[in-house]
Amino acid sequence: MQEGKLDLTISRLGECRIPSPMPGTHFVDDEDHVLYDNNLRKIQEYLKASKTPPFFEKAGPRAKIYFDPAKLKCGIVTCGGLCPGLNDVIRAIVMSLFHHYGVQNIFGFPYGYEGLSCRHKHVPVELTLNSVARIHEQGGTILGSSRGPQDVSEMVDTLERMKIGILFTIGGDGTLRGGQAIAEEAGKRGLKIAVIGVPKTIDNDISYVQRSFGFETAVTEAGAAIVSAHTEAKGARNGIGLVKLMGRESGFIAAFAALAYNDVNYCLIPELPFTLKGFLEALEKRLDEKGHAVIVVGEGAGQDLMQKTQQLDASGNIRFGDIGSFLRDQINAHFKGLGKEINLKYIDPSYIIRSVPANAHDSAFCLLLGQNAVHAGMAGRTNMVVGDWGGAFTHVPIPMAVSKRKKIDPDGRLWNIVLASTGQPARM
Ligand SMILES: Nc1ncnc2c1ncn2[C@@H]1O[C@H](COP(=O)(O)OP(=O)(O)O)[C@@H](O)[C@H]1O
Ligand SMILES: O=P(O)(O)OC[C@H]1O[C@](O)(COP(=O)(O)O)[C@@H](O)[C@@H]1O
Repeated sequence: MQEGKLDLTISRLGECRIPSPMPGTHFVDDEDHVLYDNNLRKIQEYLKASKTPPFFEKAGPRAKIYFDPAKLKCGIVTCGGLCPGLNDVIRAIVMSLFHHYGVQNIFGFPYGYEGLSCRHKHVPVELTLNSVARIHEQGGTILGSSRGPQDVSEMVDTLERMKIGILFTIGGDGTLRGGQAIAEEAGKRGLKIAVIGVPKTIDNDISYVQRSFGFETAVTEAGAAIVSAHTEAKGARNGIGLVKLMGRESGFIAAFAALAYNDVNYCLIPELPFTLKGFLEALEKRLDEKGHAVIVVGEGAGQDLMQKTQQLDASGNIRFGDIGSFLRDQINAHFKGLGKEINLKYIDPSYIIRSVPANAHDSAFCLLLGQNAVHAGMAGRTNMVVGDWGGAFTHVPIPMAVSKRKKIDPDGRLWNIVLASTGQPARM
């Protein structure tokens, strides 16, 4: 996307046709846009230079649709790590395709992109109003998920063979990259296949998407571990509660959990390196003053302090060293060396925070994400993910969403609020 130019870079599959409008549907005007850089000074700079500030296209139903609902076949796939709300999104897509557009042929591909590859011999499942009616009550995904690369050409062969018109890919940055590869291969073959992403990740690390579904539920679930760590820390002389939370390269879960559950004194995130010496000194000081401490550490934090594992998971993501048990051992050894008795309790809620069903707010969010994904696909958009930006749902081109990982800015407002509310020193 070129800055300063109203260029949505969302390829349209072809000419739209006018559908019979559905009762009660509010159509979005194609000229309705959402600014993606809403910094007032920057906007003024654009306007002074007689340039248009960069926009996202607003999501929502269009007055013209591209696909004929009577002939359309759709596919849904869920990939990567589990995340609260996956079933809500599947349900929302099926319900919206049927109720808003009358689409009846909807298939779920089992176990992520494996389900699209002929070599795994997974059989696509037909998704009906009945089969999805109550799935939002369960965590996980009824379709199953997987990591690991699949041959893009083989995946497109399957879509072509099954005559799928819209593929909904529910996943994180890896899934979006896969979706982009599928959209590009389909485009090269001249196939009319739309690929629409729905942003799933508890890490909340997708660029140009303010909030991914499942993140809020994961933060809420992390609360039980923090409350328990605090209780344990307060219940012992020189008590320390140490909680490790998921968050591979972005510390949003740790930071928001620290803000939501006010008992955290140290929040360690991947974005902000710290020294063991600085951290242990700060901890020592806190124990002297208060007699207890609660530490939350994001799984990707402090990796430079440990030996690199060199291991990758099936999708090529680095397997991190276990910062939780590393810190536990270092803290115990440090205070033992000082001859000071401490009482450290280490809690790793691990998969518990992501395998639960979505909370009410995430559930409602999933419903709207799913519906907007359907509207985008029906209108013929492709190679895009539904975003959430400035209080509006948007269309974000996948290349833009995966251009960089969204991280906490250590000099930004969020991190400064975390520092202020935990009392943690800015640098350790
Ligand atoms: N460039 C790519 N082309 C094709 N498939 C990809 C690409 N990048 C990732 N994938 C696939 O997307 C799936 C999900 O990716 P992963 O990183 O595990 O999860 P997430 O989508 O949650 O980030 C995996 O099967 C992975 O192999
Ligand atoms: O054990 P797994 O399935 O590889 O998952 C671990 C990772 O999954 C996450 O929950 C996020 O996964 P995604 O990137 O797939 O959304 C990370 O926080 C964590 O590092």
